[in-house]
This record gives sequence, C-alpha cells and structure tokens, in this order.
Amino acid sequence: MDNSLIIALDFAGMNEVNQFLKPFAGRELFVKVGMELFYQEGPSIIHQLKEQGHRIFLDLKLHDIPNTVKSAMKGLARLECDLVNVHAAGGIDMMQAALEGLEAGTPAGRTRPNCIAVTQLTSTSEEQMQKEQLIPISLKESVLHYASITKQAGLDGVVCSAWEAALIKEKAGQSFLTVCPGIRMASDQVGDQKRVTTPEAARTMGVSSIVVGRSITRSLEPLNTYDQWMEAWKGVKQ
Ligand SMILES: O=c1ccn([C@@H]2O[C@H](COP(=O)(O)O)[C@@H](O)[C@H]2O)c(=O)[nH]1
Repeated sequence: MDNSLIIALDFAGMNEVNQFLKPFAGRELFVKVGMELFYQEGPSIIHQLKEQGHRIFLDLKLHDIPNTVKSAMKGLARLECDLVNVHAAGGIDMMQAALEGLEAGTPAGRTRPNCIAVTQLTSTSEEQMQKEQLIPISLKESVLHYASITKQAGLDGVVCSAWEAALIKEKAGQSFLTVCPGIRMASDQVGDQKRVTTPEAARTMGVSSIVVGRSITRSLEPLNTYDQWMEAWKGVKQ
C-alpha cells in the first residue's frame, strides 16, 4: 500500500466516474471513494470499481460512539476495500472498536482492510485549530498526539499532511502509514486546502502515499495529467 498515488473520485455519481475512468481502461488504479460518491451510489460503486480491478480507499471518516463505529465497520468490511478510515478525535476506544468491527466483518480467509485515522484535516490551519477547536498547542503537536493515540489503538497509520509525515514515522515507525492529501503541482489552485505541498516534496518528506483529487479529476486530459503526476511522485518517467 506504500508509494501509491490515490485518485480521489469526488464525483456526484457513477456516470461521472465512468466518464472520468474511460481513458484509463485496462489500467489498475488506486482510487478513493468518499462521502459524496458513496452516499449517492452506496456499496454498488465499490463492487463496480473492484470488478474493474481498482484498489479502493473508502474514505468515510467514521466518528461516533464505539458501538456504532464497530457495527458500521463490520458492515463495511464485507465490501473488502483495501483501506478505510476513522477520525482519531473519536478516541482510542472508538478506534479499537473500529478494528474489532473490521476483524469481525472480514470474510474468512481474507485480510482485513488497513485502517487509518484522520489527525487534523489538511484543510485546517493552526490558527483555525486553536480558535475553533480550542486546542492551545501547535498544529504539529496536535497531529503528533493524534498519531500517537492512533498507534496505541493498534491502527495501521494516519491521514496527515506531508509536513507532519517524517516526524510521525520517526516516532511511530517506518511501517506506520502516512496517507497525505493536500498535494498540488506548483501551478495548481490550492482551493480549500491549507497544509499543501508538491508531489516531489512529498516524496522527499517520506510520505507513504498521496491522495490527489481535483488536480487530476478536473483536468481536461486526465490520463496525461495522471502520468505527469506519477512521474513527479515516483521521480521516474512512467
Ligand atoms: O485531511 C484530509 C482528509 C481527506 N481529504 C480528502 O482528500 C481529497 C483531496 O482532494 P483535492 O481535490 O486533491 O483537494 C478529498 O477527497 C478530501 O475529502 C483531504 O483533503 N484532507
């Protein structure tokens, strides 16, 4: 699961997804299904994408009481995605419950999906965090703290920005996943993201995998753009 470029399929429905994926026919991608798409299409979208050979990050960011998260994860495990997630702010008990649910729901003989926790969203700045969440420490400390309780709960890694990835790996170990959205080419619009960097810099920062949405999905030539991104991320011509 390391070194992947995960394409965020932030589309309103299957028709838009099919349109986007057309030029990629025959290529096996790592794609992310988030709330927008899953709430419209439900589990069938996962089955369809799996049939096309794609690996899947189901990005629903569960955050509720432990019992509810456990039951929800039990159901999601049956979809056999590669990666799922929760919010670390839900706490250690909730994260452990997520793992219990995943283990209970994973079909016999199959490996449970990797489970990671969102630390601070990449759309959150330090100022916002301090003022709106009343967290009176630096953003980096908050992210590191969330990474530490995520590790304690036994999860496989975190969602963070590339800026925090190296320190998290130093503390939690190199195999602890750091999955990083908020990645932009220098010429791209930053939009609502706050903690942003380029794919080349993310590679040198030791990030496990990057998540890229609009820069690829809104491109007029998505396949060419994807190949350029892969080259920048991997550091070698694809
Ligand atoms: O902290 C987070 C957690 C999740 N995301 C998701 O990643 C993509 C990023 O899309 P871009 O268009 O490249 O900004 C999107 O699906 C978010 O829901 C995140 O950005 N930050």
